[in-house]
Amino acid sequence: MRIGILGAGGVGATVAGAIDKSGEELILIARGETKQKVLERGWILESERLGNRVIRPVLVSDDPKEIGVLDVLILGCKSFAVKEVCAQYKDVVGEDTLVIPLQNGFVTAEQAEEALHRGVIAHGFIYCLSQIVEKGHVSNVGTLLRAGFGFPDGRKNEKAERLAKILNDGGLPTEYTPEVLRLVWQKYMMICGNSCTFLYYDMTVGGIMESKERLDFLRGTYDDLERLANSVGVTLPNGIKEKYVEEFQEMPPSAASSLYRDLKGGIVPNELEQIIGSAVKLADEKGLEIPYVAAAYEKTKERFCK
Ligand SMILES: NC(=O)C1=CN([C@@H]2O[C@H](COP(=O)(O)OP(=O)(O)OC[C@H]3O[C@@H](n4cnc5c(N)ncnc54)[C@H](OP(=O)(O)O)[C@@H]3O)[C@@H](O)[C@H]2O)C=CC1
Ligand SMILES: CC(C)(CO)C(=O)C(=O)O
Repeated sequence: MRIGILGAGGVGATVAGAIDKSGEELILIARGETKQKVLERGWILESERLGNRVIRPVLVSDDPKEIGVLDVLILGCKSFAVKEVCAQYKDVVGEDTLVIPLQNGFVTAEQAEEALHRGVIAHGFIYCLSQIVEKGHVSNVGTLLRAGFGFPDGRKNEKAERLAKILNDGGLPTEYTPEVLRLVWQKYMMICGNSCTFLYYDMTVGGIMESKERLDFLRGTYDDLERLANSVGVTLPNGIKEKYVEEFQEMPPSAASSLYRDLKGGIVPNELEQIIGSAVKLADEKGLEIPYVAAAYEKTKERFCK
């Protein structure tokens, strides 16, 4: 299959590390300095789980004409870029191209659908800890590594089945599942709830754990987000909130989410709107109160976005 990955960053390189072993035709959509670096010395991935490797895509390009129509397009850019990249690379998506967004949050599949108007758009997610060391060079650390994608209507798609097998065989445990929306929302509840709590108190895990009130705030964000998931017809598993509170407390004291780190570091653009703003907007549309998430959103804008 002609598999395109858009974005040579943390997620893109991690997925590429698993595809690399398959011998499938891997195409990297990258631009500017990143494109240049990968062309010169390959796409470098250091990974405990996937191995250290220099990936050599058959093509590295930012020209839709040169890329041509792909069988699969994996979106590995940040969520704020999804609309723009889909418009930019529309022509690499044909009627049957399988498009898989892997961003955090619940908004990007819909955004890809709106921007592309074609292709077969799945919902997707990934758990990993990966970051750019320098352009074209990514480090993936730890053992957290799993992904999933699928269609909530449970339709069969041959390319999706093949891709899941390729990724599994390549060392990235991947589910192709009709339960994908539940899994996307489950991850979203954790990442959004944790981010809201770090941002509201301007503290990492250690500080939050010092006080019952702060841990109760975390629980409050999970309650908000579970009700929001319910409002779009998604039911989260029993006991998931307490499991996430326990996992939160097992993290190292200095740990936080990438959104908190980005806002703290003054990085613009960042994923605040896609990760927290999107919940506030959806709650508004549904006439739902999500007081903890809304308070965190307001405080974050006041504290970090002035
Ligand atoms: N990193 C992680 O471990 C995890 C991240 N996520 C989520 O996955 C998403 C991606 O995050 P992450 O991989 O960290 O992001 P990175 O910033 O590491 O990578 C994004 C990549 O997209 C590229 N890109 C953006 N726009 C374009 C374009 N128009 N053409 C070509 N390339 C483009 C960037 O290239 P350039 O350098 O040229 O800007 C960059 O290489 C986010 O939603 C994040 O929340 C989810 C789970 C884990
Ligand atoms: C949950 C985690 C750390 C890993 O997937 C993540 O998605 C992030 O920080 O962006």
